[in-house]
This record gives sequence, structure tokens and C-alpha cells, in this order.
Amino acid sequence: MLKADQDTIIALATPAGSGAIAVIRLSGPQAISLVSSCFRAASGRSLEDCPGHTIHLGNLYEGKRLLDEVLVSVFRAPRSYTGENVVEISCHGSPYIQQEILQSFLALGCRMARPGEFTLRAFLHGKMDLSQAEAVADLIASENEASHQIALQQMRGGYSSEIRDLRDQLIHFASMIALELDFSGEDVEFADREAFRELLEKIARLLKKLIDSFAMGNVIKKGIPIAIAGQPNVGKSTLLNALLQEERAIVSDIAGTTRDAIEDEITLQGIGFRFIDTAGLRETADTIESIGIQRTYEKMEQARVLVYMVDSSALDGQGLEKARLESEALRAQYPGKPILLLANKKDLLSPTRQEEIGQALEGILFISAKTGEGLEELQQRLLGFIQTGLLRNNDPIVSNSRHYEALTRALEAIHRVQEGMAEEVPTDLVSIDINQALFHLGEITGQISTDDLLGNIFSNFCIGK
Ligand SMILES: Nc1nc2c(c(=O)[nH]1)N(C=O)[C@@H](CNc1ccc(C(=O)N[C@@H](CCC(=O)O)C(=O)O)cc1)CN2
Ligand SMILES: Nc1nc2c(ncn2[C@@H]2O[C@H](COP(=O)(O)OP(=O)(O)OP(=O)(O)O)[C@@H](O)[C@H]2O)c(=O)[nH]1
Repeated sequence: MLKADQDTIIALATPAGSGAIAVIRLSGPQAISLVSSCFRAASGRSLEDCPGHTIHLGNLYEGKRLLDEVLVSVFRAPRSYTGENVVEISCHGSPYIQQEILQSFLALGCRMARPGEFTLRAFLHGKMDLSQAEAVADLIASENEASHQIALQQMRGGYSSEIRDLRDQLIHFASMIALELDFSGEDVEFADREAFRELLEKIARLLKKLIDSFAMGNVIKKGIPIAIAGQPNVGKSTLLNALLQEERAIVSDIAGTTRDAIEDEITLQGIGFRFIDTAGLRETADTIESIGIQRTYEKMEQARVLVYMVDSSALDGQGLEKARLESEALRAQYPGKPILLLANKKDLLSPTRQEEIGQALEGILFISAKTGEGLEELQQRLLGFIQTGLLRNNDPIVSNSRHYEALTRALEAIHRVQEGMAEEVPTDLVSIDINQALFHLGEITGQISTDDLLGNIFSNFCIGK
């Protein structure tokens, strides 16, 4: 098991570059004495004597050279983020000052913190469990309200406390059963079979609920994929640009310009949408374009909502019939997927023509990607597709794929235990599956962890966290 080493680590806690203020953080046994040795407080007091959770104004020196006037916050072990002595130096935010301060402490025997090392230490000192530590990284990475909420909930304990609790109860039964095995010659039952069955049922229910939430958690974390498909030149790229409010896709009036899928995200009411502009659906001999079309079908498969777009200004009687057939073909090809019919280039349309098209293609939404007309309504409709059932209550949502794996394995093991009990399989075999379940549940909270696993998780953090 990895142990926190005795090094005192240091890192910039604020982003690199210049700002009004920068924060440099130290953690480890020497943190307070090291800073104290080169800091003169305005109050005249020594940092060595001050209590934790106090802030001090003063001058920071490198030898005799004054580096900056700073604020120093002192946290004493174990009452700190990491559980160790922690000192934070808030200096003036010039990159030069930041570097000079870092260098001076490195010269005094600190070492640079590795990515995520502050949070790793918080985990190793029991300040948080593994799933909470992982949530810290998710919280920093979250870019919209929904993923922020999920990370925050997980950081504050989320489902891990419930898992820990059920795991403890399972351990109780595991030890009772182990006891029975010790008395194997005699026919004794220490573990109350009925209570055990109930507990297994309860665990299975929770695991199932968490596993099911992953599909939504994943979608929220990565954005909800929406594919925009349609014949060449109907204005897909223009729509994407209008939604993104930036020139991302290449707009041109040569049919077939969009050769590949282009993806980008926008946030609507706190939910990230990932728009995928797909190559025009068109039979073509152009091989580059056919690859694009192949990818279009793949993207449509992955999307949660399909937007099928037509150029309403180009719809004569024949075009209208073709659009109707194509949209029906889409519905047949991707059953169960919500499809939104969009008629673009409304600005080129007469009101009577619009009415005729509206009657022929029911539920079609008229927009103009060029003028922005109808885009508000489009966004509302997209939200409508996914909001049902999403984020309605405070049920925990699993967004971490490592947890999803562990939960799935744990549930499989629990099912095997349940089957074993039902078929009155010998107790020693059942206990193997119980231990498997305990192992996988412990993986989530970090009660079971390996150096490799920890290294893997924390190396994905940013430095200074
Ligand atoms: N300046 C600063 N801001 C920050 C952090 C930080 O480390 N430094 N944090 C870093 O992510 C977050 C806050 N997290 C923290 C969590 C616990 C403790 C702490 O001192 N805990 C003690 C005392 C608790 C108490 O007084 O009740 C403890 O747990 O024993 C500090 C920061 C966000 N903002
Ligand atoms: N009048 C009008 N023209 C539009 C509108 N939307 C797009 N256009 C024009 O239609 C042409 C084609 O637009 P694109 O966005 O490149 O079409 P696309 O569907 O991405 O085309 P491909 O790349 O071939 O798949 C461009 O000249 C756009 O300026 C609109 O709402 N009204």
C-alpha cells in the first residue's frame, strides 16, 4: 500500500501566468518551519508559534533578499486539506515572483509536487475516500452546471458512504460465514440466512440503480451527442456555426463541403450538447466523401437525438416526397431515437409555401440558420428531448467509468452469492463470491487499492491539486 512519504511538497495552486494574486502551497512535516525561516510577520510573531487556520501578513525573503510582501495561511496537521502541515503563500501574481518563491523553497529542500499529490495525500491521510478524491478532479474539469453538480455531490460523499455502509454489513456476514467454516464438522449457522438474503437484495438494488445511472452520467460528463444530418448544402454547417456562434465548420455553397464529422459543444441550461455535423447523405464516387458518409452512419448510431435537416427553399413537390421518405427511412433505421425534422432557409420561403410544407411534414420546425430565426425554439426542443428523466431528483449519478466497472463486477458477484444461497451451494464456495463482491465495492471507496491504481488515478490530476 502506498504511503505518504515524508517529503515536503510545493506547487503553484493557481494557474501559471500572471494574475492579481498567485497561491503557492506547501504540504508536509517541514512546511511551517521552512516558511517560518524566511518569513517576517508584520505582527512580529513567529509562524512556528501560531495556531492553525490563521493568516499572517509579512515579508518573504530569500536569504537577505526581499522577494515579496505576502499573506501566509497556516494549517496544522491534521486539520488541513492534506491532513499534514500546510502553508499557503499568497503572493503578487507575477510569473517572476512565483518562480523565485518556488525556486527558493526547492533550494531549501522541498520538492515539486506530482500531479494530484496534495489530493493523494488527503486520501492517504483519510481526509476523503478514493471516489471523493476522483470527484475533485472531475470538479476541476467540469464545464457545465450538470457535470459540476455530479462532481460536487460525489465529492461530498455521494454514493460512496452508502457503499461503505453496505460493504461493512457484508463484511459482518462474511465473518459469520467464515466462523461457520471453522466449525465445519458441526452443523451450526451463525449467519442469519434470512437477514443475509435481505442484505444481498438491498445491495443488489443499490448497485443496479447506480449502474443504470451511468448511461446518463456519462452523457452529462461528455455532452449529449446530437447528429445533424441531411442532403448536401441544406445548411448544416451554417446551423452548427450559428449554434456555436463561431466559425468552426467550413461553410461553402459547393455541395459536399462537409467531408468529415465535426464536433463541438454548447451548453444549454447547464447541459452540455455535443453537436456532430455529419457529411451530407449522398451517393458519391468520391472516395474521401464516402468515408465521410460511412462515418455519418456511425455518428448517427451514437447520437441520442437525430436532427434531419432539409432546405425548405429547394423543396418542390418531388423534393417534399423525397424528404418524407428519407425521414421515414431514418425512423425505421434508428428506431426509438428521437428525430427532429428541421426546415432551414425559412428566410427564402413565402408564408403559403411554409404552410404547405408544414402540412406535408408533420412536426417540422422552420428555422433560418442564416438569420437565427427559430434557433431559440430549436434549443428548447432539444432540451425537451433529454430533460425528461434527467436530473429530476437528487439520486446519485455515476459518471466515473472505473466505478461503473467495479459496480458491475460487484453486482455479478452478488448475483452469484444469491444463486449459491438459493441452490444451497457449500458455504466455502459462496464465501469466495462474497469476497469478490467485497473486493469490488472496496475498489470504489479505496478501502481496497493498489499502488498502480492510485498512481493511475492521481497522475491524471493537474499539478498543484
Ligand atoms: N486557499 C485554499 N482554498 C481552497 C482549498 C485550499 O486547499 N486552499 N481547497 C482545496 O481543495 C478547497 C477547500 N478545501 C479544504 C478542505 C479542508 C480544509 C481543512 O483545513 N480541513 C481541516 C479543518 C476542518 C475544520 O475546520 O472543520 C480538516 O479537515 O481537519 C481546507 C480546505 C477549495 N478552496
Ligand atoms: N438564405 C439562406 N441561406 C442559407 C441558410 N443556411 C445556410 N445557407 C447557405 O446555404 C449554403 C450551404 O450551407 P452549408 O452550411 O455549407 O451546408 P451543409 O449542409 O453543411 O453542406 P455540406 O457541407 O455540403 O454538407 C451556404 O451558401 C449557406 O450560406 C439560411 O438559413 N438561409
